[in-house]
Amino acid sequence: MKVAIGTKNPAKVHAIQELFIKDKVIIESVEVESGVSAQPFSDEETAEGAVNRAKAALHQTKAQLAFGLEGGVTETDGGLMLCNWGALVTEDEQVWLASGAKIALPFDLAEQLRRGLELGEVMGDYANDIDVSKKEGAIGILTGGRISRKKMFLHIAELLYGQYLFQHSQWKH
Ligand SMILES: O=P(O)(O)OP(=O)(O)OP(=O)(O)OC[C@H]1O[C@@H](n2cnc3c(O)ncnc32)[C@H](O)[C@@H]1O
Ligand SMILES: [Mg+2]
Repeated sequence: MKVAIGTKNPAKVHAIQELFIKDKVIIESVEVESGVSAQPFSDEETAEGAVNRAKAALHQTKAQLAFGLEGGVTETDGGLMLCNWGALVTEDEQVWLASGAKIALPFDLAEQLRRGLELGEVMGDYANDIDVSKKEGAIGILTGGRISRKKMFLHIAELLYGQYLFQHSQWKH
């Protein structure tokens, strides 16, 4: 089976590689457009980016399954929160969606995003490492290393692939 992922970001690609670690699967990562803003600012926009990435990756690679993973932020009563979404699309154009765990950004970081800066830049400054989004991510920094961006995206990927397997299992009604 061939599986595609619509990004070259190692934090995302490694999550999909780990999802299929026990399976004979060829994983192809391709750079695609998310079709949403560079810094998505709602759950809806972030989810849309994930779906666009998955569809674009499927078309570019002719894989049987394609994943799109997208990071964003969303305003809530508890402050500006990190939000992450994933989409899985299949050859026959079925789409599954899943979101990741959410945590609030510290107020000073949230204010920088509200002023128009991107999370990647803000976290780069905060952690003194421009490549944070390719490594532990904002969620990794803000959880003291307990939940890395890869781990968070792996959880989303498990939710996606689990739904796909359930629908294709003999237990379905
Ligand atoms: O190459 P791609 O797949 O685009 O990887 P990315 O790191 O840019 O990831 P997204 O486009 O999904 O993220 C949207 C924006 O939010 C930033 N971002 C999202 N999650 C992040 C995280 O955990 N740590 C740092 N930056 C993050 C990212 O840099 C972008 O500006
Ligand atoms: Mg990006």
